[in-house]
Amino acid sequence: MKQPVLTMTRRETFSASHRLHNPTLSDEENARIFGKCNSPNGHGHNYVVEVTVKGPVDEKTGMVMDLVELKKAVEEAIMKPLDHKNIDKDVEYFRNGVVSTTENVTVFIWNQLKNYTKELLHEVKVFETEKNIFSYRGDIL
Ligand SMILES: Nc1nc2c(c(=O)[nH]1)N=C([C@H](O)[C@H](O)COP(=O)(O)OP(=O)(O)OP(=O)(O)O)CN2
Ligand SMILES: [Zn+2]
Repeated sequence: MKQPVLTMTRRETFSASHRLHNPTLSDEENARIFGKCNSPNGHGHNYVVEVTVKGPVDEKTGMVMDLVELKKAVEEAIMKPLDHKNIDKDVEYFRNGVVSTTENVTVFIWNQLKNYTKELLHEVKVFETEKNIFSYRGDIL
């Protein structure tokens, strides 16, 4: 039987520091490309993340996904690795030369969450600041 399909979103906030720097480029090139965001000692953000899952409402539970499960997934996939961390130094994915732009942070979060939410994961939206917003739905070109 056909079921209504809904989205469900959980919002969380984490604080982290970072520096935009590509180790394969010279210091001059880094300074030219990233400007003030290449400042040697880095800077921080209070990131806001919105995680959206999408799926049919299960007839038995009345849920798209149990919010308690989504909360656990957000804790494991986002908060533990990123909250109060230096993204470039504390997170292996970024230690290996991935530049810690919010684009790449958003993809990192998507990849992490995929392990918990599987095909229900619909969108990850990251607010780096109130003005700078990034979203990802798993598209690859
Ligand atoms: N495409 C991207 N560009 C930039 C990113 C990024 O993640 N992706 N990040 C930065 C810096 O890290 C920084 O976070 C942005 O700083 P800033 O321009 O100061 O941010 P605001 O929009 O809040 O500043 P306002 O001056 O209030 O507009 C740079 N570029
Ligand atoms: Zn920044």
